[in-house]
Amino acid sequence: MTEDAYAQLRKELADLHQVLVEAALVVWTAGNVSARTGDGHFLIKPSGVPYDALTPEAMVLCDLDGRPVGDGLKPSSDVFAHAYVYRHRPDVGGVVHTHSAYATAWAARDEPIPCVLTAMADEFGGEIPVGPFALIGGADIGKGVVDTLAGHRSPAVLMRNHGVFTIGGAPRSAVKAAVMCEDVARTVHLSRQLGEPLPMEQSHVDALYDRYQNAYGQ
Ligand SMILES: O=C(CO)[C@@H](O)[C@@H](O)COP(=O)(O)O
Repeated sequence: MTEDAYAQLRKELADLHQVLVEAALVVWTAGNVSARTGDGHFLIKPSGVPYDALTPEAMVLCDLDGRPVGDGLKPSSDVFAHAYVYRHRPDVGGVVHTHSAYATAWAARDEPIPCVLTAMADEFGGEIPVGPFALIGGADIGKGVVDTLAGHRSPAVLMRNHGVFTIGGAPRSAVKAAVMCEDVARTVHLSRQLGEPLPMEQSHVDALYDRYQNAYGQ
């Protein structure tokens, strides 16, 4: 990648962290976004740095084993999880992790979010599944993300007792999935306060997913 392309990606990554803040998906320093560079590396947020100090230059360049390249800040604690996803999902260009409140509440209960809304069918194509618990700091979280999402159309997974991981072809798509995940986690939770939400027919879920993925928008 050219220096200009790197500079642009660093800026995009810094800006996407601000989107997480604006959407109230993260607090303090918890949560991170990474972006595949296209030349066998990825950029990721540095560990424990407050969001208002996340400049483009602060983003840490790592190889696909999660090892930082060159000098700089220490990468996110989730660097090996992100690296695992990039190694095993060549289609993924961006990964996001948050502890967004409603979705993480479902994760704490080890309960998938059932597909009971058109917005869920559109973006997730079915339920949002739960992945296994894994300690922070290793690749096990990444393996849990990859293994769980293999059986789903969803770009989001609720990691048990932890929080949300989302993937996308580009970092912005992964951020979008994180925003949508929290939105539907909240709505389905609210619906359950009123009674049991009604399931949707599989053929309707399929039709909605197809329309949104292939025909929606400009
Ligand atoms: O999930 C957790 C901790 O529970 C971490 O991902 C989170 O605090 C973010 O840490 P980093 O600042 O990215 O190292």
